[in-house]
Amino acid sequence: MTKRYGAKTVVDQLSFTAKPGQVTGFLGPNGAGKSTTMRMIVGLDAPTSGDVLVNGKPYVSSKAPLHEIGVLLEARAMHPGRTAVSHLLAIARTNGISRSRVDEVLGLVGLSAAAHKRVGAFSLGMGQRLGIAAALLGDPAVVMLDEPVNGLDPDGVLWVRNLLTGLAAEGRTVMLSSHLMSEVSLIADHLVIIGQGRLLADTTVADLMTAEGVRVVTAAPDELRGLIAGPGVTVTSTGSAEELFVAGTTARKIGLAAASRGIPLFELTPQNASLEEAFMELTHNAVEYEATR
Ligand SMILES: Nc1ncnc2c1ncn2[C@@H]1O[C@H](COP(=O)(O)OP(=O)(O)OP(=O)(O)O)[C@@H](O)[C@H]1O
Repeated sequence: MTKRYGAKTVVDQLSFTAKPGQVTGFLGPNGAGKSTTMRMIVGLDAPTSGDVLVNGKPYVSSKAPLHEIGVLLEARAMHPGRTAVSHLLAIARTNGISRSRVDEVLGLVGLSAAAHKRVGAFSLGMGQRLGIAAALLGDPAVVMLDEPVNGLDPDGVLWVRNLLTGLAAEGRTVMLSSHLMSEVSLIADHLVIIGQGRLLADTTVADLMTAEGVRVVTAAPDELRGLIAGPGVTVTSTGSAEELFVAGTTARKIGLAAASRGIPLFELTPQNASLEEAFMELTHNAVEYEATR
């Protein structure tokens, strides 16, 4: 899909699939176009070009939309004077959902005791839980949440994680957005990373964390270099006499090669980029608002 507002392209030929049975983390810096994409998924915004399908159909053609996809877009979009129960009942009635299901989802999100409290008095975390309860009302096959862990404490993040991985394990398609890699990597398997509306990576947490290289300190750098060099393996001297930086192979293979010739190794250290670093590396050209130092 592409979405333009006037001259500005907010979503730029973005294409990806969130699959059943897994949690897809939708990541990007502030202003990357995540909310716009999510709004287009449920037909609240129309793409300038391209289209989006939910369970194989355009969402707006759905006859029972809350059963197709449950969404949390604006966590605080609730009437502050209503109780949690009346908020959920109002939504349930639009889709013929029973009162008993309202009680059920309140239990699912841990809000049974606060069911008759006014929403205006809810904490941030309670508001998020109520928003998630609304998303689950129709027992949907797809659950899509915009920044569900925003402002939650570590307990809340853990709760969202268990809930979402549980929903995915039941075979549902789960998608959540965040601008924080650290949060999403705890919850999602599949990562879709965007910057300035463009797809930067469609990957997994494991792949994003693959080793960048191995730092080796050895008594015989030249001999070791000759031994491990080969197609796809690059060996660089770091400037320190005994140190090499090796990319394209594993610490295990380097260790075995050195042992086979009796070459002493003093250090053998895989250097992983942290997820946060990998994310910043991917998105640093795509940050919309940058403070000048
Ligand atoms: N109705 C609109 N009219 C004009 N520009 C808009 C409109 N809605 C969003 N934008 C712009 O589109 C860009 C993407 O916004 P969007 O809210 O989708 O980003 P986001 O990735 O969800 O960001 P955040 O993490 O800050 O919520 C921003 O530059 C925003 O100003």
